[in-house]
Order: sequence, then structure tokens, then C-alpha cells
Amino acid sequence: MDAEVQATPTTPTVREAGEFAVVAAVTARLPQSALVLLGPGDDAAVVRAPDGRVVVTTDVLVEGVHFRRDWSSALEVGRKAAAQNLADVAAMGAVPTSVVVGLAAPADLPVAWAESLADGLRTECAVVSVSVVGGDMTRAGQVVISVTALGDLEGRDPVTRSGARPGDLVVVAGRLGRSAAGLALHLRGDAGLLQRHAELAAAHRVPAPPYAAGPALARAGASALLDTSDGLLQDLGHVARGSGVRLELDAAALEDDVRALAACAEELGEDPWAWVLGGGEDHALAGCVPAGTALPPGVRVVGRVVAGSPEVVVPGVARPGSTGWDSYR
Ligand SMILES: Nc1ncnc2c1ncn2[C@@H]1O[C@H](COP(=O)(O)OP(=O)(O)O)[C@@H](O)[C@H]1O
Ligand SMILES: Cc1ncc(C[n+]2csc(CCOP(=O)(O)OP(=O)(O)O)c2C)c(N)n1
Ligand SMILES: [Mg+2]
Ligand SMILES: [Mg+2]
Ligand SMILES: [Mg+2]
Repeated sequence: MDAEVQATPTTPTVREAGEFAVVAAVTARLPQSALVLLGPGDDAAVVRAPDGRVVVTTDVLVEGVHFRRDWSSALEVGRKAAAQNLADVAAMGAVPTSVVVGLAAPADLPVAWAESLADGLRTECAVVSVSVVGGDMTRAGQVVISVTALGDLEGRDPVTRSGARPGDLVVVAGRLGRSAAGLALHLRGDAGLLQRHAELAAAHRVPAPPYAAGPALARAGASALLDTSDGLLQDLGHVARGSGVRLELDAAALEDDVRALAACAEELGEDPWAWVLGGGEDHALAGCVPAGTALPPGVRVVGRVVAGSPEVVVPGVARPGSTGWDSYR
């Protein structure tokens, strides 16, 4: 895929090319999945809704807030923008069916950047066999990407944040803290550090949500589910409050994640527990299942649900300074 991006000939800016030429160039890179009855090119797209109900979610990514063009390639930004939304669909226990993308861009953005963004969106969508069925393009002072993903419940009830009950187990699919470690590396901006911990830096630029675990947990009877976008403690806090239960996490069950970050944390003089418990953007899936549930592949138990004040605690581990991301703090 990188070779494909580099092979893109030098292109003009979006101002020089004009909106409609850029939209044509972008949509040409977005082949349609079998779920799409009418793709880009008309006033709206038409997508199958096999279940008859439609799951819909949207997230906005703003240059300087969610990504930096000097840290991430356009392809990586596209992958991350799609992943963040596809993870929200999975977190409902649904399978994605299609994605719509709004792109606001400065006039001097190279057309090649918009094309590579489309390549990244297409690439991540292909992981779950869906396509980008349409979008919008307009001018702005910085790059803003607004992604909407649609999903299908396959006849199941949605898995919300409010169904956890005392006696359930807390479960996680996917790794924790890697994106926060990668963010810390990028913030230092030291080339040697970035090279030594290239995998963690890459995990920040392109998360790898465990998409299949969402529907699999729903099929297994999960009582609550969400994706970790802001930080495990903050995100599970929504489950605790939504369900009116207390979540007790088991530090030993999180030690693998901490260990995987230890060398990087040591070199940066930071606390790997803070990344695992308070770091966002891994888009792991976290939730609850009744005790005795057969766990789908890649899902592990990290704690238990008890009656009590609705909060998330990790006995034996100091609470990190930040339990998660708040866009305004
Ligand atoms: N500007 C908004 N208008 C309406 N609903 C919103 C807005 N921003 C967030 N929400 C809703 O609030 C809930 C929490 O949002 P958010 O924290 O962004 O969820 P997530 O982390 O899964 O993306 C979601 O159900 C979302 O749809
Ligand atoms: C340049 C830059 N600075 C900081 C961050 C860290 N960061 C930005 S948004 C965010 C949390 C997730 O974003 P949000 O808009 O809250 O997504 P949602 O929870 O709605 O999925 C984090 C950890 C980043 N990704 N890039
Ligand atoms: Mg959101
Ligand atoms: Mg979410
Ligand atoms: Mg958030």
C-alpha cells in the first residue's frame, strides 16, 4: 500500500484541481462492497440493511487534536478515522455495512493527500469488507475528517453500556496502552526513540481494533460493551454508571499489557500503568459477560462486576493522574 501511495504522481493542490475533480479522484479509489445498491455519485447512497434496523455512529477527527500531518501519513489518518468508527459499530455487537466521510481541507492541501486518505479509509474498511459509499468535501482552515459508519445487528439486540449485573465478569479484547505510549513517543519527537519503539508509535497512528470480537461477544451474551477511545478507566466508568454497578479490575490480568510497554516507559521516564488504565485510542473492546460465558477468541477476563457505588477500581494499583481523555481538559 505504501508503494501505491509513493507511486501517486505529484498532484496539484485541491484549490488548483477544484472540488469536483478531487471528489472524482477520491471516489475513483473507492470500489463498492456487495452491500451497496447505489454508491457515490448521486444525492445519497443506498445500502442494504439486512436486519431492518440500522446502527449508526459518527466521530470527527481534527488536525492538531486527533492527528498531525507531520506525524501520520494520509493513509494512516484514513485508516485511523475508519477504525475509530468501525470500532464503535463493533462495540454495539454489530457488523459494519458502510461508511460515509466528510472531508474539510485547506485550499493548499495536495490532491495526493486526499487520495491517500481515501486509500487509508478504503484499506481499513476492507478489513471488515465494507466500502466508503459517499461523503462531502469543503474548505476549512485545517483538515477535519468526519466519518459516519453504519452497521447491522444480525437479528441480535444491541449491546449497550447499561446491562452489566453483579456477578458478571469484566472482559477485554485487544491491547491496552499502546496508542498512549505511541503518542508519548511522537510528542517527544526523538527519531531514535521512535525507531526503537516503532511498533508502539505505529499503534498510535493506526489502531487495530478487534472488530470480530464485538459481534462474537454479542452472540456469546455480553451484557455491556464499548470501545476504549478515551481510556479504560474512563470508558468502563460509563458502564459502571450506565449499569449502576461497581467494576473491580484485576491488576494481574492487565500485567501483560503493562509489561509490553515497560521498556518504552522506562526510557521515557513514564508510568506504563497510566497508559494502560488512562490512555485512549487503542479502540480495544471492553465490557461484561455473565459468569460462565464461553469466551470468544481473543477475549480475556480482567475483572468482576459487584454491587456498590458505580465506579471502576483496580485494587493494588495507584490511580493514574488521568483516567482518560477529555477534549476540553
Ligand atoms: N454533538 C453531539 N450531538 C449529539 N450526540 C452526541 C454529540 N456528541 C456526542 N454525542 C453522543 O454522546 C454519546 C457519547 O459520545 P462519545 O463519547 O463521542 O462516544 P464514543 O467515544 O463512542 O465516540 C454518543 O452516543 C454520541 O452519539
Ligand atoms: C496530535 C494529537 N494530540 C493528542 C492526541 C490524543 N487524543 C486525541 S483525541 C483522543 C481521545 C479520543 O478522541 P475522541 O474525540 O474523544 O473520540 P471518541 O471518544 O469520541 O471516539 C486522544 C487520546 C492525538 N491523537 N493526537
Ligand atoms: Mg465519539
Ligand atoms: Mg465508542
Ligand atoms: Mg472520547
